[in-house]
Amino acid sequence: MPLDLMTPPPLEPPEFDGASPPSAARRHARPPWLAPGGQRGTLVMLVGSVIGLLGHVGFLVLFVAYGLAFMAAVNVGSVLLWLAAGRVALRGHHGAAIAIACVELVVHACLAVWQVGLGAGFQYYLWSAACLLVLNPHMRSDIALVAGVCVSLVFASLHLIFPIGAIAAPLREVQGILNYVNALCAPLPIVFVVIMVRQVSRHQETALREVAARDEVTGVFNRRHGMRVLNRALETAGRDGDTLFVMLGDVDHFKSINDTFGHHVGDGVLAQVAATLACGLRSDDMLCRWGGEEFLMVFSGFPHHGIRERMDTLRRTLVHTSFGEGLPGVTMSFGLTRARPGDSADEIVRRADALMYEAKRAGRNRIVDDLHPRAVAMPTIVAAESGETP
Ligand SMILES: Nc1nc2c(ncn2[C@@H]2O[C@H](COP(=O)(O)OP(=O)(O)OP(=O)(O)O)[C@@H](O)[C@H]2O)c(=O)[nH]1
Repeated sequence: MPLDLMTPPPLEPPEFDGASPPSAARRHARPPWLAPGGQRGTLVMLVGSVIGLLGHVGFLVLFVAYGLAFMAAVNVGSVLLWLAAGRVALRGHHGAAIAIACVELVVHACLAVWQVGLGAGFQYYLWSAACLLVLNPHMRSDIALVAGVCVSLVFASLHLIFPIGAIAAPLREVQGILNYVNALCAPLPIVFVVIMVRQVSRHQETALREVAARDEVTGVFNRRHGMRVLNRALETAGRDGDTLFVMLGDVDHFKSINDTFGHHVGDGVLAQVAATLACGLRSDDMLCRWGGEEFLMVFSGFPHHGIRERMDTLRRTLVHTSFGEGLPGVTMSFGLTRARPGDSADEIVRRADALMYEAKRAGRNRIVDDLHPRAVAMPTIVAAESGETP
C-alpha cells in the first residue's frame, strides 16, 4: 500500500483531558487480528489452511476406500490440525499457524511412509516442512535453521530405512496418480509461505515509512516529510501553473503553557492544535509539524480569492477550541505566502517565517500575508477581532 504523501492523518479533535496527550500510536493502532502480518497475510494463511484441510479430507476418503484404517485415522488428526492452523491464523498468530502446519506435514509424512511406503510420495512434504521452518519470519533464525536441518535429515533417513519405490499392496493400482498428486501438492505450502513472507515485509515497510513520516507528539507529518511534499508541490505548481500557498503558524505564548502546566500538558495542547488545524484542511493540503510549536501548511491548487478567508476561518476555529478544563485557550500567529516562479522550498518557507514573525510583532493571533501584488514590501495584516483573544 503506497504511502499517501499529501493527506493529513485522519485526525478527529482528540479528547484531551488536560493530562495525557492523545497518543499517535493509539490513533494508528490496528485490530489485533491484522497483526503482525496484516490482513493479507492472514488471508494467505487461511487459504493455505483450507487447501491443507481439503487435501487431507481427500486422503481420508482414499484410505477409507482402500481399507487403510490407521492412515484414515492419521488423516482425521491432520484435518483437525489444519483446522487449528486456520483458527490460529485468523487470530493473527501467523507464526503459530506455520508451526502447526509444519508439525502436521512432518508427522503425516513419516507415518505415511511407514505405513504405505516411499512409493506413494508422501515424503516430499518433508521438503515443504523444512522450507516452511526456515522461511518462517516469526521464528528465531537459529532455531529455524536447526529445525530445518533436522527435517531434512528425517527425509534422508526415511530413504535409508525404507525401500525406495515400494508401496503398500492395496495402493499399487493408484501408485502413479498418488505419486503425481503428492509431487504436485507438496510445494504448495512453500508457495503460500513465500507469499506470506512477502506480505509481511510489504506491511512492515509501509508501517516503517508511515512512522518515519509522522511526528510522534502530534501524529501529523514531520518536517522531513513536509519538506518532501513541499518540494514535490513546487515542481508540479511550476508545471501546471497551479497556485501554491504556504502558511507557517506558531502557537502564541506556548512557553507559558509549559511553564504553568508542565511539558506533558504542553504536548497534549500541541496534539490538539494539530488536530484542529488538520480538520480545517482539504484532502490535497498538507500539514506538518515544522518544529517546536510551529506548524507548516501547504495548499496546492487553491483558488486565490478564497485563501485569506479560509485561513482566517482556521485561525478563528483555533481561538474557539476548548483545550480542557482549567486550561487557557490557544491562539496562533501565521505567515501566509504564495509560491513565486523559481522559488525553492527554503525560500518560500523563509518568507512565510518572516511574515509569521511580522504577525507576532503586530500583536499575535493574526495572519500576515504578502498575497496582494503591492503587499510584497508591506505585508497585509488580517487583524484579530477585538475581544477575540481567549
Ligand atoms: N511541551 C512541549 N513544548 C515544546 C516542544 N517543543 C518546543 N517546546 C517549547 O515551546 C516553547 C517555545 O517558547 P518560545 O519560543 O519562547 O515561544 P512562545 O512562548 O510560544 O512565545 P511566542 O512564540 O513569542 O508567542 C519552549 O518553552 C519550548 O520548550 C514540545 O515538543 N513539547
